[in-house]
Amino acid sequence: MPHATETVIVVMGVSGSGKSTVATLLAERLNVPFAEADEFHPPANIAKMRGGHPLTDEDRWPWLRALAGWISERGMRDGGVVTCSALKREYRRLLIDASADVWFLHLAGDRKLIADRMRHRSGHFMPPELLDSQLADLEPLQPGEPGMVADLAASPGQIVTDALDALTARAKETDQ
Ligand SMILES: Nc1ncnc2c1ncn2[C@@H]1O[C@H](COP(=O)(O)OP(=O)(O)OP(=O)(O)O)[C@@H](O)[C@H]1O
Ligand SMILES: O=C(O)[C@H](O)[C@@H](O)[C@H](O)[C@H](O)CO
Repeated sequence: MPHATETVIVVMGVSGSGKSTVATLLAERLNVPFAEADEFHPPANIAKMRGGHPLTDEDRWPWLRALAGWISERGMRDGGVVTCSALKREYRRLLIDASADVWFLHLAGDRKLIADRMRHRSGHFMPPELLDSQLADLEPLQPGEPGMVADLAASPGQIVTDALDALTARAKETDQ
């Protein structure tokens, strides 16, 4: 009988912070399913961002609810890893409420490094010009929220190792 206690990890941060890169590796290491938040956006949201316009709360709520559905489903199975900008605390609240054990990995760091990475990647719809609007909306993960903050300047392998260490330490704490 499935029970809603499996950990679902949300790799969060602004556009270009490395969510897809880190989350893919983390899901591989944990051998759990992976989902990409951009695949949950309605086409109108993607078109809006591609056109250089930031999303509003109203644009984001239906997308966040769709992601919450995935989190809920995975929590009842064997967990999972999902990317999501999850920029605001109220967005994260919705995702936390989707399942019993939701844990955030916030990729945070230097604006210039993120901008450089966005400029040098190819084939992505998100214009680097939207980075400042993402940073303006960002409410960083707070100590009272479940998860950890990682410096996005580190290698993806190092970030994943640190996240796995934190998850192991946390599992030991809850076992005691
Ligand atoms: N830790 C890292 N070290 C070096 N390069 C990285 C790292 N993480 C990501 N990158 C590179 O930076 C770029 C942005 O990464 P990625 O696409 O994973 O970010 P993202 O947060 O998923 O972006 P978006 O939300 O816009 O889809 C990519 O070209 C990726 O290869
Ligand atoms: O909340 C948002 O504004 C969006 O989800 C963006 O963060 C993008 O979709 C993504 O980062 C680009 O890939």
